[in-house]
Amino acid sequence: MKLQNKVILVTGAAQGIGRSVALRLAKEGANVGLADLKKEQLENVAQEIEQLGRKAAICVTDISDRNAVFAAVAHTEKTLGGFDVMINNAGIAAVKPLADVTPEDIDRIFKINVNGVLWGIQAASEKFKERKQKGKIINASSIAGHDGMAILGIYSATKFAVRAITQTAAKEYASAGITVNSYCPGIVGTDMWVEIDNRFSEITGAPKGETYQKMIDSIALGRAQTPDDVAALVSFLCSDDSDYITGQSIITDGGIVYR
Ligand SMILES: NC(=O)C1=CN([C@@H]2O[C@H](COP(=O)(O)OP(=O)(O)OC[C@H]3O[C@@H](n4cnc5c(N)ncnc54)[C@H](O)[C@@H]3O)[C@@H](O)[C@H]2O)C=CC1
Ligand SMILES: CC(=O)C(C)=O
Repeated sequence: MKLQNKVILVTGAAQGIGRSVALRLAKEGANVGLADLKKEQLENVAQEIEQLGRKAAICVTDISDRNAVFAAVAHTEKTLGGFDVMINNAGIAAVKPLADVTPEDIDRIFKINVNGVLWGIQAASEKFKERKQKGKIINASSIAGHDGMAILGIYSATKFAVRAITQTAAKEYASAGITVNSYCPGIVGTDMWVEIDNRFSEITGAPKGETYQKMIDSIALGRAQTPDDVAALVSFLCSDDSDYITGQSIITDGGIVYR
């Protein structure tokens, strides 16, 4: 198993992409720290991991709180006996035309999608250095971090920011043996897209489901992306096979954005 006994912390692990990533990593042999706001759902994911014969550490964490993210890293290391990979997956959407965006909207989403990722990078890199070992940091960006998306403007801005921080962190931490990369999914059928589709309906008057379906129809491979599709890329980025890759924001979208 390619991740045998690695200790990996995943944020936003209670559902959606984060849950699929956590389960995939456990199937590959990793013990997994699970951070999220949703305690009960984290407990369910932890149970699924234990049924796979691996260990889990639950961290009820708000990633916008820097101290809480450092505490999640410390709890994962203490409970699981090591620390090898940090996955800064948690994020939220914001669906509004630019003309309507308020200072409060910007504060809310940047605190989670950008600050939360930076706190994860700081906490993990400090831990790797303290343990005198190499490490990997993997961040959630998006195709919206490569192409600005209409009515998702400030969300797109946060995902461009994740790419910028990924490149900078890769340069700053390479000499410590730490690689930093991002994954950039396309249209994944999670609760996030249910929310986006509902908000598009309210804003544009489109029937419910239409915005999502139009996005799916634009995918070259002809189907919606599943959380497991994303987990496959993240699993590769966690493995030794990705050791020579750093500073990259890799698109997995079935053919929407081409770079
Ligand atoms: N669903 C999609 O189509 C795409 C998603 N992404 C990104 O992938 C990541 C995961 O997205 P999904 O699984 O689709 O979303 P989701 O909404 O299904 O799950 C997000 C998880 O993050 C948690 N979370 C939110 N705020 C948090 C906070 N302050 N502290 C701790 N946990 C928090 C939520 O409780 C939830 O469990 C996000 O960063 C998202 O922007 C990127 C491209 C496409
Ligand atoms: C939610 C998201 O990132 C996209 C591209 O749909």
